[in-house]
Amino acid sequence: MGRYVQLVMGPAGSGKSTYCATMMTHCQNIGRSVHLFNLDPAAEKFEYNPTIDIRDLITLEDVMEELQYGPNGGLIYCLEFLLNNIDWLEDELGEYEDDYLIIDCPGQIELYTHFPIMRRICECLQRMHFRICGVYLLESQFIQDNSKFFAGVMSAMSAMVSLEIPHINVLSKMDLLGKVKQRELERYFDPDPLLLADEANTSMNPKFHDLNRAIVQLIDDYNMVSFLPLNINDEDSITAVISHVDNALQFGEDQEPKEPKDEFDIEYD
Ligand SMILES: Nc1nc2c(ncn2[C@@H]2O[C@H](COP(=O)(O)OP(=O)(O)OP(=O)(O)O)[C@@H](O)[C@H]2O)c(=O)[nH]1
Repeated sequence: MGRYVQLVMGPAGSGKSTYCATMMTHCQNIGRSVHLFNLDPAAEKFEYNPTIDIRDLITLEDVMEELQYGPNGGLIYCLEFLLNNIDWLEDELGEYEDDYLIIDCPGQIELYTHFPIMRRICECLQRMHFRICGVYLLESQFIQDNSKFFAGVMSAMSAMVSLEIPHINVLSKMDLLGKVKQRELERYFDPDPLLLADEANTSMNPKFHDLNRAIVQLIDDYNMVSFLPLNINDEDSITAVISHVDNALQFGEDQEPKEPKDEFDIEYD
């Protein structure tokens, strides 16, 4: 066995905590030793009590009150504080051998996109021999029109590129769509890039047509369009997501996890 982490990311309100609770229930039902790790210093309440909780180290409320920070600066401060006190995390994680952690992350996209904070947290976990899979949630409403879809995919892609860990995209809140709407959305699960660009262009000013084609090309080149639909009321869709995550984590395979790459050890063509 080994040490496994699902890092659950996504914009605010995308359903991360609900996803984590769904995964906890599912994993417990199939007999896995699973723990919730709350990485959001502003979190309020959970369906499952987190076993590891950043709020035991620092809370956003205290930082805002004592240092007069706003919510965004305060959040960055809290996560940097965690990185500067990583021995606290090492102590907390030391006990979890042969376990499966589900990390509920904050929803501020800048943590994954233009600050290296989440990347550094991943590097710390990798040094502690955890295998990590990023699970990026996007609400089903995001793919009701092409421009929203592009924005969502680009945010997922940005997290993928900045973290460099195995990455899975999940389309959450599928239960909110009626059956007809769900069928309509199926074309987004593995879409034809040319069709996607053409559709986007029919409703947009010609000034943006080349840009749309370039975005679709980029999405296609990085094979980032695939989303796994998740309906929390449908056991099959939950099983499908967990089996993708297991594959990405090589769950249960008896082999040493790869050492993390050195920060500057990236080869460019
Ligand atoms: N119908 C439905 N509602 C959902 C689902 N997932 C989440 N919600 C609702 O969406 C809202 C936000 O869900 P959360 O799970 O708190 O989302 P989050 O991404 O953790 O939110 P932040 O921590 O604020 O970033 C809540 O009102 C949930 O009840 C889902 O699969 N179906």
